[in-house]
Amino acid sequence: MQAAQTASPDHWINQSDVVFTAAEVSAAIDRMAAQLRALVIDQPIILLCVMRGGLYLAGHLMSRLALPAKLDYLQANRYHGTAGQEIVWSKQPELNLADQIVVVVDDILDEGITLAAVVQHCQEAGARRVLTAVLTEKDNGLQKPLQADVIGLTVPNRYVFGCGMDVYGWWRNLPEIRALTDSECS
Ligand SMILES: O=P(O)(O)OC[C@H]1O[C@H](OP(=O)(O)OP(=O)(O)O)[C@H](O)[C@@H]1O
Ligand SMILES: Nc1nc2[nH]cnc2c(=O)[nH]1
Repeated sequence: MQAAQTASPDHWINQSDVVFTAAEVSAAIDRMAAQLRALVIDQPIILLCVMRGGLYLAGHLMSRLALPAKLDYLQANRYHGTAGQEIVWSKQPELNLADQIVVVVDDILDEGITLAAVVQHCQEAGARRVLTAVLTEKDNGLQKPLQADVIGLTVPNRYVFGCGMDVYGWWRNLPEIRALTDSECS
């Protein structure tokens, strides 16, 4: 295998296959918007995007929500050092979340560590209600610290990219979801 960091963007396309087409992703986002509207019923929300992966879903969801909404974002990443579950915050939300309905938007629920930390942050900031919406959940058989309220698509237990999710920084902009072949994941 080519060194991952220096591989060309096309390498990742050649070493992957489509798990959901652009049309399937778009239909899933339509369903997510309808589910969120039913959960919130015309109340104002703060849409809280978990950067960077949540950007694609947040952008596509926003136009479909037809709710009074403010937008904010945060960045909280898994620290893959010794601790394993530590989250490093590089950007906290700016809006006051106290007494608000917050809808946290992210691209993928894998082990659930990131989303659980973000939800806890919103609760500690005094949010009245915290809802979570993820474009994908990974079918990895793990016991997760939380379930998302709204899930777009279930992806296989492989490394996936596209629709906000990257592979070595590339292809967050892809309108379909692809998964790396097993030989590229080792
Ligand atoms: O469920 P978990 O196992 O916690 O993993 C899911 C998180 O991992 C990815 O973020 P990453 O830290 O790679 O940053 P990114 O959004 O910039 O891609 C993804 O966007 C989720 O936030
Ligand atoms: N891009 C990407 N990010 C992840 N974060 C946790 N799991 C994944 C994955 O499969 N793909």
